[in-house]
Amino acid sequence: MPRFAANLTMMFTEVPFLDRFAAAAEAGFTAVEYLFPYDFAPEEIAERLRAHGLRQALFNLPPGQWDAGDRGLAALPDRAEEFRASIATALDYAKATGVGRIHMMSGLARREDAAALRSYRDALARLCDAAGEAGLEVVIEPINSRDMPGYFLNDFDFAADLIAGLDLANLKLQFDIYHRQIIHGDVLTGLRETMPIIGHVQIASVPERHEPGTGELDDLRVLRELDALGYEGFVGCEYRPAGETVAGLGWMRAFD
Ligand SMILES: O=C(O)C(=O)[C@@H](O)CO
Ligand SMILES: [Mg+2]
Repeated sequence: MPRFAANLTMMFTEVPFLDRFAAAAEAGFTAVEYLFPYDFAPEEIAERLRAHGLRQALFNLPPGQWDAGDRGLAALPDRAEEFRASIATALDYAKATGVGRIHMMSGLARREDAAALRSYRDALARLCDAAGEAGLEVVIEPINSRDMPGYFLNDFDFAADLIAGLDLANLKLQFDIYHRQIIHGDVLTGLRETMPIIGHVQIASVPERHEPGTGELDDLRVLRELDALGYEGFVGCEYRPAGETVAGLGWMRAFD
């Protein structure tokens, strides 16, 4: 049975962020993820996790100025200093929350830009080194260009090649089933081929990004295949509920 983590950026938005931990636990989740914890002190987040018996599955490094359009810093050579500072920030939150893996966003850049590629590879090597010392995995996630136009890491084959080429022991793939279906389709084959390098999985329906089982894919079949392949990590429920969050959790009963 998949180990589901509620994505608190997208789910339980009926209540303020810090109250979403309680809401997720009450709904039966034992783990959570979200995009960014940085509006709150590490201790505040840790306290919510402790109080509600939740595990932290994942969060992202600081992405730069999100509201100004930044979507990560790694592939931006002129933001290297900021990127280096973001590692220390993320590691502080990792220590406080006990998370086992952090997601590094690439930023907006062209893959054909040699300086961007060099910056991205250097950033990964630097981050994996620091994260490795802290006992953490680093994951990278291809994101579809419809949701995030101009995003550097926009292809699963490109990501798999980078991971193979860099050969860093704690570098893994974040396989978001929603993005995979939009970018390439062929989801089951993608899972089978990349299972040895997958560090985290996320799911949402395609194309609406709502509850699993409400879109064009047989998401329950995909989740059963993950089990059959021996995946033991978390599956982040990174979807926007079509209505009220708890009312939309019926799809999970297939895994009771
Ligand atoms: O958008 C997604 O998919 C994510 O997993 C985010 O963490 C990155 O934007
Ligand atoms: Mg995702």
